[in-house]
Amino acid sequence: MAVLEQASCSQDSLNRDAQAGDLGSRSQPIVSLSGIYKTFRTGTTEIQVLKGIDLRLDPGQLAMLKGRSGSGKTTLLNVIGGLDMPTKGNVEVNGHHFHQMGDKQRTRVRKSEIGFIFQAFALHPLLSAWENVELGLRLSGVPSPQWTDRIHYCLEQVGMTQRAQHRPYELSGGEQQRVAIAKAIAPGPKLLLADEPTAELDTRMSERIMLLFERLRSEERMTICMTTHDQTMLEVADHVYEMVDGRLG
Ligand SMILES: Nc1ncnc2c1ncn2[C@@H]1O[C@H](COP(=O)(O)OP(=O)(O)OP(=O)(O)O)[C@@H](O)[C@H]1O
Repeated sequence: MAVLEQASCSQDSLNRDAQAGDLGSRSQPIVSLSGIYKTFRTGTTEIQVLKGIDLRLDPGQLAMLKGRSGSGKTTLLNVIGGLDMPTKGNVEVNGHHFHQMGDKQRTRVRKSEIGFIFQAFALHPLLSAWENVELGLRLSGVPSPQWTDRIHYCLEQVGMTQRAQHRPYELSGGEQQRVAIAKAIAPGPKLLLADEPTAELDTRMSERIMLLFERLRSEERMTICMTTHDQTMLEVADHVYEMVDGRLG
């Protein structure tokens, strides 16, 4: 009960109603990909990783990507998040046409509307767990009066309240991953992209994180797209996509 009350308070504090105006109507997809191709060139070698991907993700959807190692799952997440541009095709995220935007504009959208749980977005080594989550809020433009409640809530959700003052080097790999999850979800992004978010966690903690993702999509209508190799994780998805030979099955 207390957690639920805290959840709705934190949610209110993000002033979702005010944000809703920017986010378009409910029927608008959060992610819309059409005809996505991605080719990497290294010297004279060319590797075609994505071969005509179409994908639509709606508000509050929990989608999982599976597929063998090297099949292109991370490449697809990078394209959805505007970190990498497709060789061909259209990418639309929350009404923003990434293929028509410059780097700076895409970065602005990433900071305010997309949460990343990626290795490359690791924690700042000199900041405590608390400060790292705070940094995520600051970069996303969440007003500072809302920070304390939201940091408390997110660290509690990942079971890291007791370690809030610890820096990354004082934490285990799994604990760092949990702080990274708290940091990514704290600003209440419209879209959360996660590359193997439970890879470092034991079964009990993985289940807790999946329950959290469930709550984020039902209570905050966050759209979540994640990769995983874990069969038990796949069971909580409402859509599982398999990457096979550069296409989604
Ligand atoms: N920047 C790059 N330059 C050249 N090749 C790349 C680049 N990024 C990815 N690749 C290649 O694209 C293919 C797909 O890689 P990707 O990381 O998307 O696979 P994945 O499905 O996420 O794999 P894993 O499950 O092992 O993480 C691989 O063959 C990889 O070597």
